[in-house]
Amino acid sequence: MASDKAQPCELDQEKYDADDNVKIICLGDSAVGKSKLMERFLMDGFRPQQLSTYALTLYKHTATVDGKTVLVDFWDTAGQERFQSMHASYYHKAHACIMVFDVQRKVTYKNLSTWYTELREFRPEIPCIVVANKIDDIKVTQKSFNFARKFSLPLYFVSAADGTNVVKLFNDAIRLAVSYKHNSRDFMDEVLQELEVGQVEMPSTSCKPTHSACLPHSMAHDS
Ligand SMILES: Nc1nc2c(ncn2[C@@H]2O[C@H](COP(=O)(O)OP(=O)(O)OP(=O)(O)O)[C@@H](O)[C@H]2O)c(=O)[nH]1
Ligand SMILES: [Mg+2]
Repeated sequence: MASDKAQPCELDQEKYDADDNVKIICLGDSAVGKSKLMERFLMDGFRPQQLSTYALTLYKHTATVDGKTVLVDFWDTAGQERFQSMHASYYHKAHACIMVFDVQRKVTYKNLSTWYTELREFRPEIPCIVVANKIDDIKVTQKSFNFARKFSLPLYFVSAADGTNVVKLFNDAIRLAVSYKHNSRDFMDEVLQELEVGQVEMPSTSCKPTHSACLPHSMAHDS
C-alpha cells in the first residue's frame, strides 16, 4: 500500500496559507490500481506488490493552478465489497472524481456503471474522469470504451506502472475540481459554502436531517 510511504501531513505553514482547497475522490473496483496511480503521481514511484487499501487513505498534495496555491485532498477508497457501505461519507463535499477500471479485467469496466450511479446519487454535478489503467500490459488504446462516451465523460488511458498519462490525469483532475468549486451552481454546495463563511444562520427546523449535508461530517451517511 502506498500509505506506508506517504508521510503524515506535517504542520506546514505553506499549506495553511493555500489560496484554495479541493477534495478529489478515487473510485473503482479492488486492484484496478487506484493506490498505485496515487503513488505514481505523488511519489513518482511504483512498487508492484499488492496491498489492498483498508477502507480509506487520505493524501495531501499542494498544487499550483493559474499561479494560485491549491491544497488538494486525495481520498483513496477501498474498492472491496466489504467496504461499500462506508463509501457514502467519502462523497461528502468532493469536487471531482477519478473513476478507474483495469483494461485487463472486463468486470471492472462493467462495474463502472455501479460506481457511477453511486457517485451521481451523492454528487450529481461534479466532474468525473474515467481512467483505463494498466495499458502497459496490452495494446488497448485503439479500443473504444462506450461507457465514457455514453455519459460524456473524459477518458484517459494510463499506466501507474510506467507512468503514462498519470501526471496529466491528476493535473487535469485538480483543474476540474478547482473550476467546479468556483463555478458550480449546485445548490447544496452554495449552502455549504455560505455556512462555512458564516453568512447564513440556519434555524434548526429548516435543515432536514435526511440530507447528509446538514449533518456534521462524522455523522454523514453513517446510518
Ligand atoms: N501492469 C500494471 N499493474 C498495475 C498497474 N497499476 C496497478 N497495478 C497492479 O495492480 C495491483 C493493484 O493495485 P492497487 O493500486 O493496490 O489497486 P487498488 O485499486 O488500490 O485496490 P484496492 O485498494 O483493493 O481498492 C497491484 O498488484 C499493482 O502492482 C499498472 O498500471 N500496470
Ligand atoms: Mg488501494
